[in-house]
Amino acid sequence: MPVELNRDTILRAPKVLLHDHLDGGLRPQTIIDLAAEIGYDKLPSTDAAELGRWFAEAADSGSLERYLETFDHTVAVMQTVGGLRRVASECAQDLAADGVVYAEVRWAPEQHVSEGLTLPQVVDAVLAGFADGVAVAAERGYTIRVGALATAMRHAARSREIAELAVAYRDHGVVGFDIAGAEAGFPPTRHLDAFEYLRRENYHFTIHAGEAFGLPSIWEALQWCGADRLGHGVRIVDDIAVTGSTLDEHVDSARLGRLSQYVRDKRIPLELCPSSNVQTGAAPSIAAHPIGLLRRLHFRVTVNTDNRLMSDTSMTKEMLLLTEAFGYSWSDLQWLTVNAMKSAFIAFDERLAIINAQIKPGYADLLA
Ligand SMILES: O=c1[nH]cnc2c1ncn2[C@H]1C[C@H](O)[C@@H](CO)O1
Ligand SMILES: [Zn+2]
Repeated sequence: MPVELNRDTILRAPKVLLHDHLDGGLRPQTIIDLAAEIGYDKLPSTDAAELGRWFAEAADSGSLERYLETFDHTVAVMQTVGGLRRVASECAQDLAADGVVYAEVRWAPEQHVSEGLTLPQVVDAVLAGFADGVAVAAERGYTIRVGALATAMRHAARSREIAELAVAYRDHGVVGFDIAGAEAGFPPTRHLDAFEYLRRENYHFTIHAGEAFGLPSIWEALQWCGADRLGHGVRIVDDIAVTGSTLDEHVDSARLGRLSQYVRDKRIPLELCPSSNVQTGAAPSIAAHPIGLLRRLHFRVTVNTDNRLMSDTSMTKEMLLLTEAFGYSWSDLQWLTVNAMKSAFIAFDERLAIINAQIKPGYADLLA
């Protein structure tokens, strides 16, 4: 008999997270502590529970632009070596306690230099924090590996510099590159120079595309820029024609356009973030989230948190929501987890080792 699926048992299952923002996952109390240390007085509350609620409510706006405004506060308190290090350490600890065995955590180094840090100081502080958090988690009995993704902001003009920074740290824990920020009006091809450089370096990158803007953004990310994965990519459903009203009817009637066919054929990983998509209006609800259809059509779907603070979520919660909405079983959750691990930016043999040593045995216990 398989173990019953509930919050406690999902918490124990090994999980893989490819899309999580460091500046979107701070503990509310840490924001308050760091703000006091540096004299930042613009927080909407200095009570941790109230501040946590404020972030979730403010982010629940139906617009990506307004969702992103909440990051002003988290970025403001992440401007010192100590602050960055603490946030990164707690991130690794929190993910480990959530049952995550492998995580790629991203942040934009260029947003953390306003109080005088240099880009290498920012990266060193974050990597030291991850190492510290992994060690603390190990003392508590959790095994987690954390890789960093360096993000460049799409509205800014530092992507080539950040791409070079990421490559310079490739043997020190930065496993890939990303671009993020408001999507409409800032197409990925603005940063073609960075992506061409990364391809020449045999480096890995993902691009936030197909979240607030649709198919043209996904097409550019893949066919002009050469992204390995899509950050969100949820709007790929705009290229799938369906009839009927139930999920079964949609699956049976689905007709893929050329771009969605390409994404499926090439096994392009989709870093789907259900709760975040509902908050920004990219999906109407969890039950109506395109992940239901995309999973049934065998796209390479992965499940992610995006911003644990703003979305008041965790990997356990995202998986629980999906089991409730779509009746997912342990084998569905294992499939999603293995998909994510296969899509990671670390070396193939290292991905396989985590699948064989941690993911498969973990799910075997739950399925037994
Ligand atoms: O879902 C998102 N879409 C686009 N940009 C995002 C999303 N979540 C966070 N960001 C931005 C805000 C952060 O400051 C930045 C780097 O992590 O990335
Ligand atoms: Zn994101």
